Amino acid sequence: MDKPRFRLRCSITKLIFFWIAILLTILIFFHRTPSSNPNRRVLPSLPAWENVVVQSAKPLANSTTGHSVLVTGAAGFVGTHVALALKKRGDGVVGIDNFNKYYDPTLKRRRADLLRRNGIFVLEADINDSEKLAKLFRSVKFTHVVHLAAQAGVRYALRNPASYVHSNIAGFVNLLEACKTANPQPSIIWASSSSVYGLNSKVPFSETHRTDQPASLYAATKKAGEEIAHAYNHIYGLSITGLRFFTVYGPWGRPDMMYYSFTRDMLRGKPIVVFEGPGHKSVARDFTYIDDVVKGLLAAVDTAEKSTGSGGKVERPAQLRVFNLGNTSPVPVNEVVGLLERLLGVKAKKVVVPMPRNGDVLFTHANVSLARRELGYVPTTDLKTGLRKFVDWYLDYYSESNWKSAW
Ligand SMILES: O=C(O)[C@H]1O[C@H](OP(=O)(O)OP(=O)(O)OC[C@H]2O[C@@H](n3ccc(=O)[nH]c3=O)[C@H](O)[C@@H]2O)[C@H](O)[C@@H](O)[C@@H]1O
Repeated sequence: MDKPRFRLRCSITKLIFFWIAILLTILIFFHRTPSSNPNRRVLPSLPAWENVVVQSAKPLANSTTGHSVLVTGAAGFVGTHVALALKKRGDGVVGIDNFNKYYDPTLKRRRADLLRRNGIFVLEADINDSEKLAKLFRSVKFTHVVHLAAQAGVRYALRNPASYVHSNIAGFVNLLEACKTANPQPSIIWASSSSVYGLNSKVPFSETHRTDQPASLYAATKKAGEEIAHAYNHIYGLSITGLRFFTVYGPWGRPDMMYYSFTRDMLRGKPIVVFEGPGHKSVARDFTYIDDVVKGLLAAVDTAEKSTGSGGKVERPAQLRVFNLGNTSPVPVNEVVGLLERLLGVKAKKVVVPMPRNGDVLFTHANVSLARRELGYVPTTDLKTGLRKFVDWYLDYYSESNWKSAW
């Protein structure tokens, strides 16, 4: 072979190697760069995010339980109170909330601020986001999940039925999927509702009564949740406790609920619409003060047994419970209006109309003997005391400087 031809072949080979090397470097670079990783795009500073979550989930030195709890719907009314109570006693707490616009998001942001000031991190995410849930469960071995994220409200289901299916059914299943694969599996305590009793007319409502006649889509999704809980408990050994809340009220409450919207409208001199049953019978609710509900919920956390399916093998049947958390004394809506008139010092402009067929039921009344026996649950706040606390909070929250954020 002559020299020039040999040299030419050498340089072509070198050139090919050179370009392959450059191509490989480019490929490796793009493969490892953060923007090409979809997970990183969701959470740009993953290590920082993980650190905050891990810190927030750590039980404090004074913790008597050593629990590490994930609270879904943490910026919600009940979620905020529960997260604070858990943190106060030393449990590690991480919150998750999607901050949706069902009612004034400013109120949710302010609740989250309160949590942040108390060392509780709230991740802004939807419980339908499997990727974020998986990351959360990879970062922390939660001992408990308190699941309160839901589409609440009975009458709103007429306007936005899909939101109930999205949060209360799809979201719940998604969360249970994450819990079932977590290792160790957490114990789950979640919010069902007094509305599952639907058209049941036996009083007071007991956990043994029928719950197959829901009067609203909301109630139907909560009842579906109880059945879904049964299946996940049965198949995957998840320890699950459902709590049927009875019209919970109090400071930092929900603006869509009657006691809250009546307070707002009465103070603004606007009329309020009071529903009444057939024969001019007043509609009644077993209004339950938030602090009582929180005590019952914490007792449910503390008595929850461990799940039994960690690692994919169910060793023995896991605990499955349902409790009423009510106040045991129904109060007619008319009486609530009277109490508010006295507390606010204004006369209500009542417009009384027959209760529309909107998903409401005529009355609720809880029998709490099971919760008393198993959880030591004893409600102690009467409606007058509880409403006074709510009104004090309301007037303070919407004081002069805060009026801009009232809706
Ligand atoms: O117990 C429960 O599980 C449910 O309690 C409440 O539902 P509800 O009892 O209907 O509470 P409100 O919406 O505050 O209504 C309370 C009472 O006021 C009445 N009301 C409501 C609105 C109105 O404009 N006028 C009126 O008379 C309703 O008919 C009802 O009897 C919550 O909104 C639900 O999310 C929860 O699940």
